[in-house]
Amino acid sequence: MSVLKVKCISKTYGEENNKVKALDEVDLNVGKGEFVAIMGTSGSGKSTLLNMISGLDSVDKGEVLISDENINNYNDAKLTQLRREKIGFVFQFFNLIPVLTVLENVTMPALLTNSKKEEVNNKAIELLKLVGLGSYIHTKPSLLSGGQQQRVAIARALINEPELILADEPTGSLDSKTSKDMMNILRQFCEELGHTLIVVTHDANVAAYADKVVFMHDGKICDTLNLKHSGLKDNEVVRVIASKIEGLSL
Ligand SMILES: Nc1ncnc2c1ncn2[C@@H]1O[C@H](COP(=O)(O)OP(=O)(O)OP(=O)(O)O)[C@@H](O)[C@H]1O
Repeated sequence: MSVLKVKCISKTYGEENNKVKALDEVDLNVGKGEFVAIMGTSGSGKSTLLNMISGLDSVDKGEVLISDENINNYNDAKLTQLRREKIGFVFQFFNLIPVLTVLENVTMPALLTNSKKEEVNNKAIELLKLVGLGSYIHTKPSLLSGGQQQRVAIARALINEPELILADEPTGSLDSKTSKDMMNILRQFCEELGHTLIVVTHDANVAAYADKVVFMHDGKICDTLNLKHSGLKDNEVVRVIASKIEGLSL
């Protein structure tokens, strides 16, 4: 079953002489439990694609379907509901609310849609235990390391059991060891709990955790690398991805 279908979407910004074609007839299918990494040169359209998928911006042409529902014609209220209930977001700089505790940060998106505070609290505690932060629930984010803060953000992204998790450079502000921990957690959520994940990254080591890597250039998907059952060893995967990116930058 497809969680996400992007059908021939295009997006142009600017007017007259200043037009930029950010997306040019992009197609993408992501199945349930699949982990897709999006890579590409700077300005190739990766963030624009994520914005179209989450309905933060509208397409000029084409369709975005989430669980077979076309979101193109959603009004603002329906788009807010879509982002709240069906999509979990993980950002480069965590975007946690500093005055709230770890537990309050994680429960917040759920309390906007579910008034059963005890039920939500229990679920958040369970998720925080899963990401290894069971003993930090009453701590404020500023007292945590970057990696710990990103774990909180992952738990927050999962609290509403979204159909799709979108992560824009989730390891961009973490060191390489913490990045590995983070990607192992996300990979585990995909494999064991069937979550569907799309990660935008510049890092071949991060993309290597995905089932499929799509490469963007000039607003188009110009290449796709299927890593599932590829038979490549871990170090070879990183090398192949890095050489494809190098090829795009030439
Ligand atoms: N709101 C906007 N207004 C005008 N131009 C935009 C807007 N958003 C994106 N663009 C342009 O569209 C193109 C694609 O941008 P986008 O941010 O999607 O690229 P990216 O691949 O995410 O880049 P990076 O890796 O540097 O973040 C760029 O040329 C960018 O300048």
